[in-house]
Parts: sequence; structure tokens; C-alpha cells
Amino acid sequence: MMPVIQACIGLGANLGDAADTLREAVEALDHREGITVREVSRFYRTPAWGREDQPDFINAVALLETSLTPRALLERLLAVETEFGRHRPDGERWGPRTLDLDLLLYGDAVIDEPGLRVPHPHLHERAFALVPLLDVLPEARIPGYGAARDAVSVLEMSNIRPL
Ligand SMILES: Nc1ncnc2c1ncn2[C@@H]1O[C@H](COP(=O)(O)OP(=O)(O)OP(=O)(O)O)[C@@H](O)[C@H]1O
Ligand SMILES: Nc1nc2c(c(=O)[nH]1)N=C(CO)CN2
Repeated sequence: MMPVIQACIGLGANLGDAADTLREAVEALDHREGITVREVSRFYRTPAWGREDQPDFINAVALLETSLTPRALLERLLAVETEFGRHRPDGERWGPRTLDLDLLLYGDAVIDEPGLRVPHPHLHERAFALVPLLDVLPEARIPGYGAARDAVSVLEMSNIRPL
């Protein structure tokens, strides 16, 4: 039996009815065996990060308890993305999508394997992930960086706002 681990998932969407998609994605995750959704952050409207020539995103974070391994959890996330008809034009990094699920934190694990990096390598520099993370886990720590609250304090935040 795997122990139960607390994990945080980042949800994002900027195509279609993004807020609806996020609500449905949380439901879909909660119905998977080995995953219990404990809390969901507020939803935020956030300007696109990385590639700015695309619509604003809606972002949120879900706090889960899971008995799945990190690899199995990531596979579930990718399956839910596919279920929601994620549209990812070939080879486009950081482009628009109907649903993006990122494994942000898995307990205090540090994992660096092909196709699986935890904590999520961009978490500490993305206000759109850190701000909702602090809603569900105000004391969150990012292994290798320290308090999530400290990471957020140096970022530009004026345009991250709850829906
Ligand atoms: N912690 C993680 N969470 C989600 N995907 C991860 C993680 N670590 C590695 N990956 C890999 O990254 C791939 C997802 O790439 P994707 O195209 O969604 O990147 P992106 O969403 O454009 O950029 P970013 O990962 O910076 O948000 C997945 O196939 C997965 O194997
Ligand atoms: N605001 C915002 N920007 C992004 C997001 C996201 O979820 N929110 N996801 C991306 C994919 O890596 C790239 N840029």
C-alpha cells in the first residue's frame, strides 16, 4: 500500500469556457481512484506568461490527497487533459490550450526524471501558480526554494486577480 501523500495540481485554460472546464476537470480528478480533492483555490484571470500573443488564462490550484505514485498521478493528469480535448498545436510550447494540468508539488518530493519533474520547474517564477497555491496551502514550501510566500513576494502581481 502506498502512503497517502498531499499533492498540488495547477489547472489552467485559455480556450472555450475556461472556468467551466476547470470546474469539470476538478470533478473528473476527484472521481479517479486514488485521488481525493481536498480543496480548490479561487479562480484567477491571469495574463499569458511566456508567450503573450494569446488570450488571458483562468488558473487555479487543487490540493489533493493521493495514494498514487507521482508517475501514476501524472498519467492521470495527462488522461484528464486528453478527455477534455486538449488542443495542442504541434510543437507549440506555452501556447493556448483547453486544459493544462501540472503536477506542482508531491509532498516534499524532488524528482528529476525524463518526463517528470517535481516540484514543477517553473512553479517558483509563476505568479499564476503561486498565488492560487497560497490559497490552499498558505505555508507551502517548494523543495529547493523555500517558502512559496517568499517566491511570490518578488513577482509582478498587479494583474493577477480572482474572477
Ligand atoms: N511536474 C510536471 N507536471 C506536468 N507535466 C510535466 C511535469 N514534469 C514533466 N512534465 C512533462 O511535461 C509535459 C507537458 O508538457 P506541456 O506541453 O504541457 O508543457 P507546457 O504546459 O507547454 O509547459 P509547462 O510544463 O512549462 O507548463 C508532459 O508530457 C509531462 O511529461
Ligand atoms: N497565465 C498563464 N500563462 C501560461 C499558462 C497558464 O496556465 N497561465 N500556461 C502555460 C503553459 O505552460 C504558458 N503560459
